[in-house]
This record gives sequence, C-alpha cells and structure tokens, in this order.
Amino acid sequence: MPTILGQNQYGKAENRVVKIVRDGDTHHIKDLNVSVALSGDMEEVHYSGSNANVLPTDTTKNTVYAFAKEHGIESAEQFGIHLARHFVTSQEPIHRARIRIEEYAWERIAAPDADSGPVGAEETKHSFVRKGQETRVSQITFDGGKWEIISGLKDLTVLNSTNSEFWGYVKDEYTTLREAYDRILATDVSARWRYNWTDDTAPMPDWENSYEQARTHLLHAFAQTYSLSLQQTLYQMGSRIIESRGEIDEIRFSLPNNHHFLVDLEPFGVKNETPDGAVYFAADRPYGLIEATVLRDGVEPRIPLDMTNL
Ligand SMILES: O=c1[nH]c(=O)c2[nH]c(=O)[nH]c2[nH]1
Repeated sequence: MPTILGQNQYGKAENRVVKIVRDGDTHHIKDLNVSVALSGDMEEVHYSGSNANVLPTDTTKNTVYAFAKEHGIESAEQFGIHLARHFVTSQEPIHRARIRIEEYAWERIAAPDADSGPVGAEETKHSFVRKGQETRVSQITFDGGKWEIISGLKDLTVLNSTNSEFWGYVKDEYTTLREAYDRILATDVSARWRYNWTDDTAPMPDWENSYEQARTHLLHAFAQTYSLSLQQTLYQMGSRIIESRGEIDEIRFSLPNNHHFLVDLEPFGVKNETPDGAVYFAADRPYGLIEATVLRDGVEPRIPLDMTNL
C-alpha cells in the first residue's frame, strides 16, 4: 500500500448542553459546549469503510445529554472525566477519549425593588445574565490508565490604566516606537493550566474551587504587578498561580497586547499627556502577541504550544 493512515480521531463537536437544577423555586444553571474526540482501532473504517468498530458520533452526542441528565454537571472537569471514562471503558476498540468543554457563566439578575428596600438587595431566583466575557475551558483526556486535565479560560479582558512602562528595548534602523513611562496595559487573557492529578487512586482536586482560585490569583497578579513589559506581567500571573495552587504544575498564556496609543492632538494645539486625562486610540490590529509557559521547577512541559489559541 503506498499510503498509511496517520493520527485520527472522531466524535461529535460542540454539543451545547444547558442543565437547569431546581432547588425549590431557586434555579441553578450550567451551560456547556462539549466536544468529544475518540480514537482507537479505527483503521478499517478508513481503509475499507467497515463501521464495525465505530460508535456513531450521534451516539456520543446522545451520551453527553443523557449523562447531563442522569449524573448531573458538578463541574466541567468532573463531567468530562465521567464521559471519557465511559467511552474508553465501555467500547473495546476505543483506547483514548478527549473531551473539550467550554463553560459559559451566568449570574443572577438582581431583583427589582419590589417594596422600599434598597435596589438590588435581593437576587432573582430564575433570571440570569451572561457573566463577564470570559469562557472557562477544559480538556479531559483518558487513555484507560492516566488522566490529563488541562483547564483555563479565554477572552478575559483586563486593563491597567497606569503602572505600566515599556522602555530600554533594542533599537535598530526601523524602530520608531517611543519609550513609555506611563502607558495603558490591556490584554485578553487566554490561559491553560495543567493539573498534576493523573491517577484515579489520588484524591481529585475540587475543580470549581480550583478554577475560581486560579482566576483570582491571575487577576490579582495582573493588578498588583508594576509592569515593565507584558512578558513580565505574564510571568507574574503564571508564577502566582503555580506558587499558590499545589494542584497545578504548568500554565501557558497567550496574551495579545491591546495597544492604546496616545492620540496626537498637537496639530490642534492641544497637549495630550498622561496623567492629565489623556485620550487614546484603542487599536484592534496589529497587536503584539506574547506567549509563554510557566512551570513548577523540575516539571516537564506538556501543554501544546498552540493550545492557548483554540
Ligand atoms: O510589553 C511589551 N512587550 C513587548 O515586547 C513590546 N513590543 C512593543 O512594541 N511594545 C511592547 N510591549
């Protein structure tokens, strides 16, 4: 045969699952986008078209919805672990399952002031507004023995309106950038962190709490770092998470530098300078793109380099 089959995987992508749990008249919502990718003994379906080993992608979709109903969605990671285990252990030809999950967060809408109490004093029980901009992400991979859990977030837009400088860089004949001693630092954080939980016999992290804690550390590090470059801020965010969260060994970031340029108002005789209420042009492209992995010392990197762009 002049050709052979290389890496392959299949499954149903982007199953949108919304689960509402009713606790009396207080409702809880989980909103996920779940993608299933299975691999194993799939040579024959590619070579001859025999579907004998193929669990239909339609079935993988149904399983996602059935599991959401039967087992609930405690956390994206827990749900993904359940699904991955099911596909690998129930189907002999399937040796590896990768479950990717995006989670969209909702928060309760504050109750309109019914009587004379302060507005927003209470929360509504079943009305929600999409929370923030960011999407929580996770990827659960199981090969029948070991687990790999990579979680994170994307599109978390943050901005420091001061405490950012950029100067002392290399200057060649094409350099026109002016040194900045008080600039805006803004980015849309995309981050993926890898858990050191790989084994069913070890106690599982508390996925929900771990996510909230990692996100909070990231935001605090962003806010508290007096930044001389986005690279430095990235490293601070990563090391804060690794140092504070023993369950996380590696974190990779992809950070666009959302440039804010001081507008030149000199032609109109107007000085436009920090800190006197400066006006900026928020450019959308091109943007600097700063990417790096931060690791616990002694740990091998495993997060794919391009994963943060997914
Ligand atoms: O934080 C920054 N890092 C860079 O590498 C860079 N390059 C650039 O033009 N502006 C910036 N800002």
